[in-house]
Amino acid sequence: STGGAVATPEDHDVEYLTPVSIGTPEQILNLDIDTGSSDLWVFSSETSRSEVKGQTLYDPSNSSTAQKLEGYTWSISYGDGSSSAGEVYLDTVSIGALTVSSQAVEVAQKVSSEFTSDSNNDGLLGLGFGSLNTVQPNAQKTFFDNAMPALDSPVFTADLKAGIPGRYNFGYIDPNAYTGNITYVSVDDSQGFWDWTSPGYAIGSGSFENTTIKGIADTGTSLLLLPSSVVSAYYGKISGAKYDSTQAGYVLPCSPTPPDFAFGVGDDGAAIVLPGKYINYAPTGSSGTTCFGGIQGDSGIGFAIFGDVALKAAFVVFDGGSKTLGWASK
Ligand SMILES: COc1ccc(CN)cc1O
Repeated sequence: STGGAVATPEDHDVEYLTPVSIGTPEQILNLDIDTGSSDLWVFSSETSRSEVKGQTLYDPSNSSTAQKLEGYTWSISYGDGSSSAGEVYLDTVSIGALTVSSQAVEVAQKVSSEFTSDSNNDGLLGLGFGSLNTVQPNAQKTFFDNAMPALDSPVFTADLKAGIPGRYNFGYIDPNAYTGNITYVSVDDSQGFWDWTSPGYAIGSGSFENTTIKGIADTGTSLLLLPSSVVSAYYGKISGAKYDSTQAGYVLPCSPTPPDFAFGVGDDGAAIVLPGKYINYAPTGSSGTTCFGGIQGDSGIGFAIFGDVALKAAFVVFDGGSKTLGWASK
């Protein structure tokens, strides 16, 4: 089997939302597919009313295939401090033509303000490794883990794009979605993430800097978070760029377009190039002269995060069979 669906960007590509069908008859929710976590949770009929602002709600009582896991609960918090918690049902979940008949659907009873204010986001669908799932007393499998045995190939691919819809596909690699070769690298799943190591970077037309950058491929994080040495080297090339403590990040003049940023993949010289305009993440004020940087530091996290700013420059294969990541330009 195979499947897939569109991934539509929200403002500034802060996140990408994908229609997911849940229950019988189907209830379609727009979920944030997140390779950095492993819970499938949704806004629901059980979500505290004061914490719902426009989201579509999954109502298990309207699904003939919903089964409550009595006594099961979940509670999750994300790197940005947001959180949610609730109870657990099993139900049928589909992404395009791919269906999992008994998927754990975690219904939110509480969500933090970040989720309440994100009115188009109806929940998250985690595609990290199973060890990160928060369901108690027994952890539940991700949609990918449940689907994998039936997939033509044990993979899913992320083809996110700047400002326009891209796609998540399951079970196959679309040869028309990328250019050149796919370079595969090893993954360390010991922390539950798609954790890999880039050999270094280049700024604009500059020479390649060999420096080990270990980090995770995370569709659920907006920016590219890198070691401070790399970040200061990049912004050091841009007149007017500076660390702004009130914005808690580097800001830069939106014009002229900043230099491209490339990160290495594998030991044969392959690289993914971010066009400089991707680093103009969003204007910081109404004048539009200053932009918040799409590359920021990873201090305090313990690893780099290749979030949407990086991923949207690539076609990425998440290979659950070999536990490798494949990177290609497009
Ligand atoms: C809407 O806000 C969020 C979306 C996705 C994640 C997971 N990385 C955390 C959030 O706070």
